[in-house]
Amino acid sequence: MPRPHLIGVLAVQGAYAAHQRVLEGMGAATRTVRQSHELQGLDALVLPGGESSTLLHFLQQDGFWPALAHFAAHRPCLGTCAGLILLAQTVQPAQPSLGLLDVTVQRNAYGRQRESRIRHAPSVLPGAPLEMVFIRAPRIVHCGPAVQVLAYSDSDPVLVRQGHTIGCTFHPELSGDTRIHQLLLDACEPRG
Ligand SMILES: NC(=O)CC[C@H](N)C(=O)O
Repeated sequence: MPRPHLIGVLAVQGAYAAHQRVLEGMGAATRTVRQSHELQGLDALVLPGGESSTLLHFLQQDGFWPALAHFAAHRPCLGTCAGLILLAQTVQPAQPSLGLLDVTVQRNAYGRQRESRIRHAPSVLPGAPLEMVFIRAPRIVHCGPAVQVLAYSDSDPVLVRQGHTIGCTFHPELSGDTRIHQLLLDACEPRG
């Protein structure tokens, strides 16, 4: 029996417990990550939603940021909402980011009326349209050529991948749909 994948969930702030529940329900093992040494031995990492400026404030202390940049360059990562903002190449308004997804994201781009809502949209993933929970979501306003768009909502990209780095502007941990987390598990090296 291969060992289950061990997936870290950045547990500084925001929606991390729901990610753990989804991943454990899929047979993966999880570990909350609050310090850089907790990245060691993980197969992949989830950067959850929350408030990216608050996350950044924490991550820029105690050498965490370079450790995270090193991890994310070598292992699969899934960034959801604020986590996507952390993975992006460019953020509007400007703030530091890891630059692993060649996208430009605009924070809180949908304004008050469309701030938080559930939408359904087709994707390239097999099965029914994705149920997508948007909470003060960023908008992907530009994608570089290396970025694969896996789903659009209206005409905006909402699920993207570049190599082993996956990002979405919505909260997949809050719908019953495990296909986004499955993309992360599929990107992991097989365990012996
Ligand atoms: N649900 C979320 O993660 C919201 C993201 C948040 N509005 C930000 O800009 O960081």
